[in-house]
Amino acid sequence: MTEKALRLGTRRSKLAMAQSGQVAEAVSQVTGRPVELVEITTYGDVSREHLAQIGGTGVFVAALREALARGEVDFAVHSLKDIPTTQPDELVVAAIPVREDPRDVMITRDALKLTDLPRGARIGTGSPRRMAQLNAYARSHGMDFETVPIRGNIDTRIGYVTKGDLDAVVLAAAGLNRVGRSDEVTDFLSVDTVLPAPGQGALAVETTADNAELIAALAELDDLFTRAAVTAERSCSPPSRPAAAHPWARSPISWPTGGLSRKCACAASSGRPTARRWCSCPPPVPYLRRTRRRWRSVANSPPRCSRRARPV
Ligand SMILES: NCc1[nH]cc(CCC(=O)O)c1CC(=O)O
Repeated sequence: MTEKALRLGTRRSKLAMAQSGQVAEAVSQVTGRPVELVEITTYGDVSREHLAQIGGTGVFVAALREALARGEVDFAVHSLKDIPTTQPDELVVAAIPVREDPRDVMITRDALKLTDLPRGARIGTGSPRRMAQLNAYARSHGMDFETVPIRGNIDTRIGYVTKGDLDAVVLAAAGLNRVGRSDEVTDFLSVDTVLPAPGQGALAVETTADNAELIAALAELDDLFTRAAVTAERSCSPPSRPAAAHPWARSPISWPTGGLSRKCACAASSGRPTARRWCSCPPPVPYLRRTRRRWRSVANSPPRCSRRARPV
């Protein structure tokens, strides 16, 4: 007799289905049980409002969490950057699997790079973080382009460029990789130009705190380095707001040789003022000998900024 299937709650978008399908396969392997996808529509999927207005409340995750709490699904897969930084007591992020490419990328007409865009170019993005940093980049490099607020799934956003409505769109490399469209990228944006959102490229596999058996099974999918890195990144976000919804960006790029070194940026969407600073955690040396628990405490420690924020 086959064991009862585990129910995985997922959003319906092509990207969500792709990432949930990948997690479903891995969970099925570690548990030996079939995994069935349960499609759930979230407010973020149906609302046409701008992300800057609605993004602060976890609009992409609330309905999934409600389904978990009601026992309609056994676990859920979220994009980590979409979940608020305060964790409800009754839910546990049991696994953060190995992260995809955290960078933002551009898809432009005529395969142009960001630096080659003509004066007055129109760049589509609904993310306040991307707008702010692109506008700051334009100001400091004497460039002139306009950021245009757009929303929609990957196909819709790329469509703005292929149909000729916009000169460029900015998306996450991770999402494009997951749906197999990374060959359309025309420029991988350096993290010095646009810092990714905290947790970008990582997934969070969440279940209920009382499901000890499933928590233990899901722990096998957890990647220690990804968990430490994203925890450090998220410690910079204002509490309870998902990383994708505000202009803070933070990325722990330089490790594993020293401590965790984090860079963060904050900007108004006009592009000014922008503060960037480097922050560092106490160096966990020799980190490889430290226990999992010790690493978590390092990742959770508040950032110590080595320099005062300075405008760029
Ligand atoms: N807020 C939307 C969102 N949430 C997660 C991703 C994909 C990237 C990821 O998995 O971090 C995207 C789309 C985008 O930023 O282009």
